[in-house]
Amino acid sequence: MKILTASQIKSCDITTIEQGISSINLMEKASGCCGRWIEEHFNVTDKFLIFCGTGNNGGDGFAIARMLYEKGFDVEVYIDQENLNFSNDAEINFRKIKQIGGIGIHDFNDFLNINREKTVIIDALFGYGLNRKLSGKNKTVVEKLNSIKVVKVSVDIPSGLYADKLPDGDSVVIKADFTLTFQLYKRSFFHPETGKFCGKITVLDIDLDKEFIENAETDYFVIDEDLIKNNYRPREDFSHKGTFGKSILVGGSYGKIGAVLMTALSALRTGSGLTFTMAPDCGCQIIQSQIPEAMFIGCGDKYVERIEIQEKAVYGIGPGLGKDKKTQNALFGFLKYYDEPVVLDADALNILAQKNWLDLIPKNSVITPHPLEFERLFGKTNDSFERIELAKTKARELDIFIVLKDHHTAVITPDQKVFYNITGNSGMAKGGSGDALTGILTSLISQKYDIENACIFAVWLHGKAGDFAAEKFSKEAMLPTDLIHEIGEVFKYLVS
Ligand SMILES: NC(=O)C1=CN([C@@H]2O[C@H](COP(=O)(O)OP(=O)(O)OC[C@H]3O[C@@H](n4cnc5c(N)ncnc54)[C@H](OP(=O)(O)O)[C@@H]3O)[C@@H](O)[C@H]2O)[C@@H](O)CC1
Ligand SMILES: Nc1ncnc2c1ncn2[C@@H]1O[C@H](COP(=O)(O)OP(=O)(O)O)[C@@H](O)[C@H]1O
Ligand SMILES: [K+]
Repeated sequence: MKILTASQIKSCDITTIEQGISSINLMEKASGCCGRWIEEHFNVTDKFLIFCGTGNNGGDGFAIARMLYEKGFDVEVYIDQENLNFSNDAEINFRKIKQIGGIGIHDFNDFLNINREKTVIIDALFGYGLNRKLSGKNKTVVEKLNSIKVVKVSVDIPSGLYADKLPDGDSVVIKADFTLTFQLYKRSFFHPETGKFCGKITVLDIDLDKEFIENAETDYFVIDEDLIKNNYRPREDFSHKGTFGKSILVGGSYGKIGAVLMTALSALRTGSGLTFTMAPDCGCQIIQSQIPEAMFIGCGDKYVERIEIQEKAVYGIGPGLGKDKKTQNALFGFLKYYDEPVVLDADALNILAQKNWLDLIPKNSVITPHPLEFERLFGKTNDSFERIELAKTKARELDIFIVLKDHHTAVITPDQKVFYNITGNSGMAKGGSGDALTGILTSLISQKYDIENACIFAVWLHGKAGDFAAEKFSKEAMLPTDLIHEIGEVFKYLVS
């Protein structure tokens, strides 16, 4: 799914209206989608306090108030009574609720702390039209709402947040539990500094002009299930192990053999035809007894001391590798003579950063840094938006794919596209999860997924398996190995 800027979304709204639906009916449709979602998720005994701004986001709020009231919900509306300068459609919907009479209309200042349980706040103060930070009564009311512990549902965007950039310095933003956003995800939902305000996000299809969206230019995309289902290639019947490639997972060192073991297991669980671990001899017994399907190539005593080049294989290098001098030389020796795409992770990246060997990375390779590894490779950035920009520049300069790991991992391509992943959870914030991703990536590339699709599919699959593991064991208790064992359930889900 594409991600558009606030101004593109505005143009999309305008184009949709030009295609035949009136703006007030579009608002009715958008609000109706919110109203139905609220009905499905809350009880008729809950009390709804709806905070409305003067723009169309406020208009949505008034319409939602009317719809909920008509369904028998207890609804109160809060506005800034000193600023009744409504947009046309907000004005129409404001008049409608005044006519109804049964809905209390109050000033922000009249809003006192709520002691009553089962109160739900609907935040319809500002949407994508926000153009400066909140101040005055808007700021005060948001601060007050944030200080009380009741469920908050934001309409379109948590008020105070821009759709596509960081808020200014000390901005106040509503901290939502749920965000009901229209038609498309907004970019700010995926960055740590801004995404934390959104809670659980639901995208509501309000039938905005599909042709406009198809033709809109953007570098930013969400990895959704449609993209994955297009991308996934079911296993062919007339095939043999050679059909599904050869993956060589290089890593492990004394005390970190488990890392490369998990990488190899992930490669096997994602369908690699032939899987090898290339690890120090001290790991041989452990690996061979834990995963008999993986072949073992010894390449040192306690550390990787050489990386042998084999033909027709895809290499995933880094998990548990360590940074021993001999390992550094082994990596240098390998990269100097190898020019096929490789997957580089963990200490392979740390060595490249420390030695300034970035130019050795073969074209079309994939690197999988977490934010700290990224910083070691490419330097400091002020925020995560800047980090993505730097990643775009580096992916182009080095002609590589960067899988920038985070809560919403981003795949950045050499032609500057950015794909945000929406699977995965904090149960994966445990040593070993990244090793699994390296194995998945290597396996998919060895099965001849093109590199962009391999990256997209790998991060989605990895996160989805993490979600399944969290469902089964809880975020706290799930282990990276549980994630790996859930990969099969993800493939079953894909074909169901
Ligand atoms: N037909 C459609 O288009 C549809 C739109 N839809 C809905 O409309 C929303 C977008 O509506 P919108 O463009 O009216 O902007 P919105 O976010 O409500 O308000 C911003 C207004 O407030 C002002 N303002 C800005 N910043 C401010 C600040 N810090 N403090 C104080 N004031 C501030 C600014 O005016 P200004 O003061 O700059 O003149 C601006 O006009 C969208 O998110 C969705 O919910 C849906 O119904 C589907 C159909
Ligand atoms: N809070 C989180 N939400 C979603 N995914 C997460 C979270 N924390 C970690 N992950 C995922 O887990 C993996 C961790 O990788 P990494 O930091 O390299 O771990 P390790 O070094 O143990 O292999 C990444 O794919 C990352 O996206
Ligand atoms: K809002």
